[in-house]
Amino acid sequence: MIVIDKVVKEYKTRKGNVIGVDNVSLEINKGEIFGIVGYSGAGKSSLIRCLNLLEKPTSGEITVDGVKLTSLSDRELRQARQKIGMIFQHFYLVSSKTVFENIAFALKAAGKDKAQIEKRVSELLELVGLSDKRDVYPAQLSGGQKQRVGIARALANDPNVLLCDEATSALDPSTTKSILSLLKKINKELGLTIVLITHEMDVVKEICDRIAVMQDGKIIEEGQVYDIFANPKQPLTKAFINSVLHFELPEHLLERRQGPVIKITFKGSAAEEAIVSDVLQQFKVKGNILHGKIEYIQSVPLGIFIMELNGEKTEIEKAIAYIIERTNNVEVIAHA
Ligand SMILES: Nc1ncnc2c1ncn2[C@@H]1O[C@H](COP(=O)(O)OP(=O)(O)OP(=O)(O)O)[C@@H](O)[C@H]1O
Repeated sequence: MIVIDKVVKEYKTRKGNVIGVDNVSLEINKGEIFGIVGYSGAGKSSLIRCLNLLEKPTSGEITVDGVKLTSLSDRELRQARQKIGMIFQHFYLVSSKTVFENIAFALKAAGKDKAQIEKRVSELLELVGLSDKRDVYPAQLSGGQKQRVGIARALANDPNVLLCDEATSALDPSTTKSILSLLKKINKELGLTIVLITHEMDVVKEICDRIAVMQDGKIIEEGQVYDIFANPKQPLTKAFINSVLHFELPEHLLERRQGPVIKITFKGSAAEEAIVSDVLQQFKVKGNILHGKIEYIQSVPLGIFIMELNGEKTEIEKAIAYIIERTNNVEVIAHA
């Protein structure tokens, strides 16, 4: 659906060249919600803006729905862009125009007549739940309602792809949730491919199928959201996951331990099995639970337990081997 092939985006500044995107290759499948995560300055905006050529890549190719955007003329690109909608953190609505006119603008630009515009705008307002706000001005809307207008405008010309540039970063948590469920609904009902960039792991946890983590212009890790949460590999990814799962233990708690401290991750149905109590029954070890909870990543359970094991060294080794066999996911976070 979207193929990003060795894309580099370099900015020329008075102080020299700055790399925004550093040789990124990525494939995004049709109908998926794909998240690009990273801290400020990682290159997320540069990359997402390359996808519809708002930023022209310095080198590399972008192909959307079989069309190589990087090879199109300006006129062809304008045409192709109608099939790639985009929404923004700060909405960018025209304040002197009503909700209707803001959405109609995208249709007028695509050459639709009055009757077509009237019909389409009504459908879109219905879809985003704003039929009663048709004739009001943006200043009279809440942030969430403004973003709904942004979404309606982005969908006006039936795009196949929706790009979301920090679309919920200016919204409070409950409004964020309602916008994310609207995005999920349009992804399901319209089969739209959604690419979003965010620095919020909560957003990713809520709606993304797959994610890529960016740092210094590069993709450092990529995979299914569940797998990334269950088994993050890079330190930055681990930090992102910890920021939402809150699994940091105070240092002093680890210092006072006598036995090894292990972190067990239970995936899917394993989260609901009594593995910890089985271990304590079968081996001569004592378990001191320091932390534990079950998170649900899009309804699939992910259990994380941190515990200290005390007992004979060989019994502890056998107990750990047993947990590895049952869960395949144990990390010793502090040695005895
Ligand atoms: N127009 C520009 N001119 C010069 N440098 C730029 C420009 N846009 C981005 N950069 C630089 O490219 C790098 C990546 O920036 P980018 O905005 O893509 O990151 P980001 O992850 O989206 O961060 P943020 O969320 O803060 O926007 C940064 O070093 C930034 O300073």
